[in-house]
Amino acid sequence: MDTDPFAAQREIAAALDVAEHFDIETEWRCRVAFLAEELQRAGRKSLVLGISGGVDSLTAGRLCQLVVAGLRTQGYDARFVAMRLPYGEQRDAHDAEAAIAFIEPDQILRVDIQPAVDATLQSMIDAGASFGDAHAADLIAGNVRARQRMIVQYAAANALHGLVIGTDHAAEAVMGFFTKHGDGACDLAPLTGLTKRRVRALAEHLGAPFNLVQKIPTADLELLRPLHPDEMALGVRYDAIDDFLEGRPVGREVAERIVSVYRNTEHKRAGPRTPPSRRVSWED
Ligand SMILES: Nc1ncnc2c1ncn2[C@@H]1O[C@H](COP(=O)(O)OP(=O)(O)OC[C@H]2O[C@@H]([n+]3cccc(C(=O)O)c3)[C@H](O)[C@@H]2O)[C@@H](O)[C@H]1O
Ligand SMILES: Nc1ncnc2c1ncn2[C@@H]1O[C@H](COP(=O)(O)OP(=O)(O)OP(=O)(O)O)[C@@H](O)[C@H]1O
Ligand SMILES: [Mg+2]
Repeated sequence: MDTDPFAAQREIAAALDVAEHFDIETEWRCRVAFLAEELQRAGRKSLVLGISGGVDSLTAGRLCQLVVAGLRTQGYDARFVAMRLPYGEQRDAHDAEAAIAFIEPDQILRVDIQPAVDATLQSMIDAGASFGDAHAADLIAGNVRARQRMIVQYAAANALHGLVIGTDHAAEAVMGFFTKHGDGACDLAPLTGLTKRRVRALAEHLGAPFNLVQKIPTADLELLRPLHPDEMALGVRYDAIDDFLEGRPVGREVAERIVSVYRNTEHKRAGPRTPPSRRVSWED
């Protein structure tokens, strides 16, 4: 328990790689260079990412397309594969289509995750598993949806000699607001260290449509609360999270909530915990 939540502000911002100063030109160039270098270093040929209609995948997706187009002009064969991964009918499908139109990906793969998710949950129910009340069951099913998207993206990366892109950034990371091994799983995370307003600034800089840049963020994983805004689920506004991470003044209550959630979700940002080391010297 942190007695002074403000004392942790700098430590957390540094741990999540949030830059003190933000220069948009430097930022997007550095992230494009990162993706290009990593793809070549891995010797892989494609970048794979689910496009939801939200600003995070809009931004990361456009960066990916710019990267592969640039690599091709240098003679490196690479392409970007945008995946549409609705669970049945997606309510804001028009935004996802508008995002795809803006990104202009080399390839679009559409996969309905509903049959696989429903079959998984039904098999568990048939096996005698129970998921609690309707709300608890809906949250668990939501994580299965996020993980099914991960499965499909990794299968595509296997098939297309690719790497899976993640859209996690500092404002989600600090709150542990992602599904462990679901949307949290990826090979490259180009938005790392960005606050939500900086992601939006990047999208705007890339020329994305205003309505998509300003779209209300939603994980949209719960069937009982379709398009439920992240800020309602988090209980904190992104502006406040961003202020905290950028070292600006925030209220004590907000700082206490962020620090406490950050501490409690440490396991989501780390690898699996392992037994204490029993390493012996191999030289004896
Ligand atoms: N102390 C600990 N040390 C090591 N592991 C620990 C642990 N506590 C739980 N765990 C493990 O972690 C699991 C809980 O983590 P997890 O399965 O992720 O589940 P959880 O964190 O409960 O739920 C995911 C949250 O992220 C939100 N989300 C998900 C996906 C996308 C977005 C978005 O912004 O788009 C948001 C979603 O709405 C929900 O609020 C536990 O079931 C357990 O397996
Ligand atoms: N319906 C979907 N189709 C394809 N990919 C999806 C879908 N829903 C979620 N994803 C993937 O999961 C990631 C995490 O979702 P998240 O909601 O955090 O990001 P976003 O939708 O891109 O932006 P925002 O957080 O502003 O809603 C997305 O960036 C995207 O890659
Ligand atoms: Mg979203």
